Amino acid sequence: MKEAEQMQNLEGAGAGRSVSTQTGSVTGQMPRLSKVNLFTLLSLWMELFPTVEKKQKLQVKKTGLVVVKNMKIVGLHCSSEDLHAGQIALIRHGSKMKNCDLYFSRKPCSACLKMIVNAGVNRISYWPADPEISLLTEASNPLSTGDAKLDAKAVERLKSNSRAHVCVLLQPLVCYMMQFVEETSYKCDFIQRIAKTQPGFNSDFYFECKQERIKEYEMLFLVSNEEMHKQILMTIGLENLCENPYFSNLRQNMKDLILLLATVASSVPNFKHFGFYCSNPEQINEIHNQSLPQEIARHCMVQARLLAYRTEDHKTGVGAVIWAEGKSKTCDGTGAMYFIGCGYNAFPVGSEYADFPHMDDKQKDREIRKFRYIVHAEQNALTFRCQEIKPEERTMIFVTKCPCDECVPLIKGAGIKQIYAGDVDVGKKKADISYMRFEELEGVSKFTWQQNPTEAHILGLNESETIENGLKTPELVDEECHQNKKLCLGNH
Ligand SMILES: O=c1ccn([C@H]2C[C@H](O)[C@@H](COP(=O)(O)OP(=O)(O)OP(=O)(O)O)O2)c(=O)[nH]1
Repeated sequence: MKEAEQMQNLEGAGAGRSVSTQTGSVTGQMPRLSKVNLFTLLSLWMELFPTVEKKQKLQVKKTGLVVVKNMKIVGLHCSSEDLHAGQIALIRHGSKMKNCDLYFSRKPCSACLKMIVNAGVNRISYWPADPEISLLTEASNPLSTGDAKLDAKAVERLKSNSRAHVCVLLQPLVCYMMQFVEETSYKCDFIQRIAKTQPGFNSDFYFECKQERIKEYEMLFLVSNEEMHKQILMTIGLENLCENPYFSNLRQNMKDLILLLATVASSVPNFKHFGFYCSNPEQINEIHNQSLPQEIARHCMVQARLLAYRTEDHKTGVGAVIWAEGKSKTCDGTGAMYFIGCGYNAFPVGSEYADFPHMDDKQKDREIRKFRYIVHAEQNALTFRCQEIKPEERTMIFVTKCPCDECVPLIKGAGIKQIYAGDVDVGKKKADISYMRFEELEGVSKFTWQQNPTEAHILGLNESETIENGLKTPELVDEECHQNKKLCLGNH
């Protein structure tokens, strides 16, 4: 089969939902990220997982991997110093990988592929740039031994003799998707919290940060020289994609996804003293030691933000991801952390678009409001988790908005120890949904996006202007953020 044909549309296979919710343009709803693109983006993002390990060997590129079973994510991995992503997946999932779909941020090497194929996986999709055993590094090394090319050949041989479908799955973004992601990323709670609490903050910071990310990710995930890219595609068996219009389409799809990733990544930025901190000053010292490094917390929150673009709620997209930290370091590039589950807010599995009401609480008739039907992001993450939550381990949930009163007891009851979240809705009581219990919640550590309270203290913020978590004039901030947080298309 031609590789160009392999960039098929898989949405129908996985979404279990009517088409109208996919496109946005048909019904005027917000656009939605396809599952294939979500998995691909998460694999790229896993390649960027902040690791404390020493650099990888030059020729072997760090690789991100998403393991999917029945269209549900069951593993998020990245290479470690000693092991490739595919090897790690094999160690962690073993024969449970049978019939799984794997999404790699680079074409895996033969050492990984032979084991994965042997485990009976269903499909292996990879990002079509420089493979795991770098051809780019080899091309620029005059002393090269030709091993990368040899490996690429072996991979092709394994591919053609295997039952698994080894292919490139990239889909063009649906209409308005990029605009929507740009708008909602800038207006998301995290950026708006900074904008409203930092007198000197202007949008330039956000856009500069985004430009930097785009450059950085293009360097990493795109082969800048088109001829070189074509050569790589030829070597890895994608010669059918080297002709136009396939080649230019492929590069455009890749650029769009990189731009989307950079945009979402910039929405949880490394800005001054902002991060996920404990709101209760009495607990700061006690809890501080147990909190995650900020860059890891930000990384997981970006995963949750990506998931939110799969929402089925017309207005408010929410994403949640659960990670645990084991007692000792695992073989994964994520250190002791391992993936438990993830989700986004959506109507019950298997329902069709018109089965349930979609209205919000502005609708007078309470019977046709969405709230009694939509399953929350945290609820889906808990329901479809692939690992048990162990009471002796530190399990944490990352949610793009404050967990509501329905979800708070579920999170606590499930044995989750830490919540990383936005707090824009905290203390709000709406007609059908309330956010009162989060503040009162005890026995679970809460880390919300704010300026480091210790730094705020050192910087000498006026006491009368601060609340306990170090934020200024909360009423104004909350109201404006509330206005901005909606995932609606606005004037598109
Ligand atoms: O912990 C939570 C809380 C809410 N949601 C989802 C459920 C629902 O799909 C949406 C509700 O969001 P919100 O409270 O913002 O209500 P809204 O009616 O969408 O917006 P508004 O703030 O204008 O009332 O968010 C979650 O997934 N997890």
